[in-house]
Amino acid sequence: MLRIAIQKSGRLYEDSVQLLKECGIDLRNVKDRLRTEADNFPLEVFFLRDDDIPQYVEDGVADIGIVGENVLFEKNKQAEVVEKLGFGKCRLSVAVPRGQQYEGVTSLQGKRIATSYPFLVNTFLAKNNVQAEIHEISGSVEIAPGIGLADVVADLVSSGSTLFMNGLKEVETILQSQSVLIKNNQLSAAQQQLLDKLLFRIRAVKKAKRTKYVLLNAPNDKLKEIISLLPGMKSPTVLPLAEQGWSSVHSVLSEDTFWDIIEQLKAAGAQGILVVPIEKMII
Ligand SMILES: Nc1ncnc2c1ncn2[C@@H]1O[C@H](COP(=O)(O)OP(=O)(O)OP(=O)(O)O)[C@@H](O)[C@H]1O
Ligand SMILES: O=P(O)(O)OC[C@H]1O[C@H](OP(=O)(O)OP(=O)(O)O)[C@H](O)[C@@H]1O
Ligand SMILES: [Mg+2]
Repeated sequence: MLRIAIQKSGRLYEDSVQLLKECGIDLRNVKDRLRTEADNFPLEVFFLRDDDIPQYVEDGVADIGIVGENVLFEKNKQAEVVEKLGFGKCRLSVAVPRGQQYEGVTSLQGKRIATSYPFLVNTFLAKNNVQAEIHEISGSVEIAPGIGLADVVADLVSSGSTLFMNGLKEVETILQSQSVLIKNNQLSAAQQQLLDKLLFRIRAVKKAKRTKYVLLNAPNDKLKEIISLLPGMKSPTVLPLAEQGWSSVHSVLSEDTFWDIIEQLKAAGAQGILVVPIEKMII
C-alpha cells in the first residue's frame, strides 16, 4: 500500500483529486474525510494542511505527497521531487504600495516585510545583501501595509488581482512555483514499484493534456504536402474516403504548435478539420 498526502481543502485539493481520478484511481467517501482508501489501486490518501505535507513525507508518515514548490522549499525538508504536475502555478513576489518609489532590491533595506514565507524571503534578502525585518503572518498578507503592520509584502501572486485590490505593485519575483509530486527518500522496493506505476499513469495523463487528435479530409493531389505538415506519433494515418480522389488523414498535434499547423493545413487544402481531446497518451 502506498500512502499519499494531499491538501484537505484549498487551491490544490480539486486538481489533486482530479489527477488521481484521471489516473483511474477511484476515491470513495472523499467528502469530509481525513483519510480514505482507493477502490482499485493500493493507495491510501491522507487529507492534510499543505504546510504539513513536506514534514510528513520526510518522516515517512506519508510515502508521497502533492504540494506547491513554494511550500516545499519554504519548509526545506528532505523530500525528493519526482514530477512537476502543472497546476497551482503562482509566484512568490515582493510587492510595495503602488505610490511608493522602487529602485531595485536596495529599496527594501531596513523595511518591514510581511510574509508567510520567512525562510524563502530571508534567503532572497541575504543573496542580495539587504537587511530587512520580517513579520511572519499566516494569511491575508496583502492587508499588512494598509493597516500599518509592515511597509511591504512578499506573498503568492497569480492574476495579480489581490495585489491590485490592496493598492500594491509587484516589484520582485523570488520564486516561480507549481505543484509537484514528492516522495520520501527511503521507499521500499515494493513502494517504489507502486510509485512507478502511478507515475506512468500521471505522465500519460499530462502528455495527453498537451496534445490533440486531429482528423481532416484531403484531396489526394494535396496529400503529400498535408502529410509533410503533420508530425504524428509515427506518421499520420491515411484512409480512403468513399468519395473518389479524397482521403481522411488522422494525426496527433502538440498544443504548442497546434494553431500554426492548423492554419497551414487549411492553406494546403485540408477540409472538415476535427480536433478531439486525447484522454491518455502512452508512447
Ligand atoms: N493564486 C494562486 N494561484 C495559483 N496557485 C496558488 C495561488 N495561491 C496559492 N497557490 C498554490 O496553492 C497552494 C495552496 O494554496 P491555499 O491558499 O489553498 O493554501 P493554504 O491557505 O495555506 O491552505 P491550507 O489550509 O492547506 O494550509 C499554495 O501553496 C500554492 O502552491
Ligand atoms: O494574484 P491572485 O490571483 O489574486 O492570487 C493571489 C492570492 O491567492 C492566494 O490566496 P488564496 O486566495 O488562496 O487565499 P488564502 O491566502 O486565504 O489561502 C495568495 O495568498 C494571494 O493572496
Ligand atoms: Mg497552508
